[in-house]
Amino acid sequence: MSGRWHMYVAPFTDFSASPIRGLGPCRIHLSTMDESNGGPSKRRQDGPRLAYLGPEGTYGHQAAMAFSASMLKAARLVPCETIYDVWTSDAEYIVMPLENTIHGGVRETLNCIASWYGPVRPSMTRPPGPQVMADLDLPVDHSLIVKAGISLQDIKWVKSHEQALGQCARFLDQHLPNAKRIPVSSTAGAAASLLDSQEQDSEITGPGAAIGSKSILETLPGLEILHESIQAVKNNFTRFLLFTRQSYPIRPVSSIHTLWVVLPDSALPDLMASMPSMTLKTLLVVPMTDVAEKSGSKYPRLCVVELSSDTAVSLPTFTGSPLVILGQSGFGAGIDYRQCSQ
Ligand SMILES: O=C(O)C(=O)C[C@]1(C(=O)O)C=C[C@@H](O)C=C1
Repeated sequence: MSGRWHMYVAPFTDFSASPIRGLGPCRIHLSTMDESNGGPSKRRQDGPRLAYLGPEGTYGHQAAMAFSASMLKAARLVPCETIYDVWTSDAEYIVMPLENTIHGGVRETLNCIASWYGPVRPSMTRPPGPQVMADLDLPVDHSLIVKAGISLQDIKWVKSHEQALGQCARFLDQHLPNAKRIPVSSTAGAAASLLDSQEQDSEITGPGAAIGSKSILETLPGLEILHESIQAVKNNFTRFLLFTRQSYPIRPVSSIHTLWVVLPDSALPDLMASMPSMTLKTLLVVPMTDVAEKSGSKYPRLCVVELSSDTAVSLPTFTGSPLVILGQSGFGAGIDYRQCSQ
């Protein structure tokens, strides 16, 4: 498959180790699967590792290829079985789905961020966690996939990632109201299981279907598409974040234009008041289950927030605040993550 995806590059400011200076933030367009730029296959050997939700054919795989194609040294892609495995993998880069046009925040990703950065871990003892470096809006177009020969009337169950089942709920309500919806760890894993004759799940009887990208068929012959574009709206995107756990020194920058933070919802008004010229671009809310009893609040929440501004803004000092900086990008000298792949 090919496609041009819009990607926002958030270079970190690092004055000591920077191989490039003065790049500043930029918007780039990627022709992600384009072999003419060296392509993933030619450049795969010795790059840094980039973990994603596998197997091949997931949307996470598409996002990983897009990020990798934009790096000077293409990454070695490491498929993981679940989103939790991606988060805890020791790869230098990890790709996590954050939110979707139709179904909203990706629960597993938000839980990973909340459990790492939430107040349960005292900030003094917290080892450096993954830091946001870039994000990507990936077009997500789902198909109903079956084993060759199966028709709509035959389908007794539908498997996919929880997000894909949610994004296609309208279609399922209308065309397969009696089919059991089975959430599994990935779309491509769901499709692969259609061919697995060893499938021993007692809940599953009779023929079923999977929901995922039609590009899955490239690696899984024996499957076919029954319906295309079955998500509730045609223009459907999932936003992926590229994190690094390589500890590039992240220095406070004097002027930022984008700031990713994690903080309890009670601290949000103060943050907004301290940065009046920044716009709230992303706000995702996660219940803080682990602190529910201690906090005294019926609804303790953690927010994942992206603030941005078209002009340079000074970063206020947040001494003693419960805020954790998840990523930041600034103007002026900085390193572009594409150059960071040593
Ligand atoms: O299962 C996949 O293909 C994934 O990459 C995961 C995921 C998600 O977690 O949201 C990614 C994009 C789509 O929204 C559906 C599923």
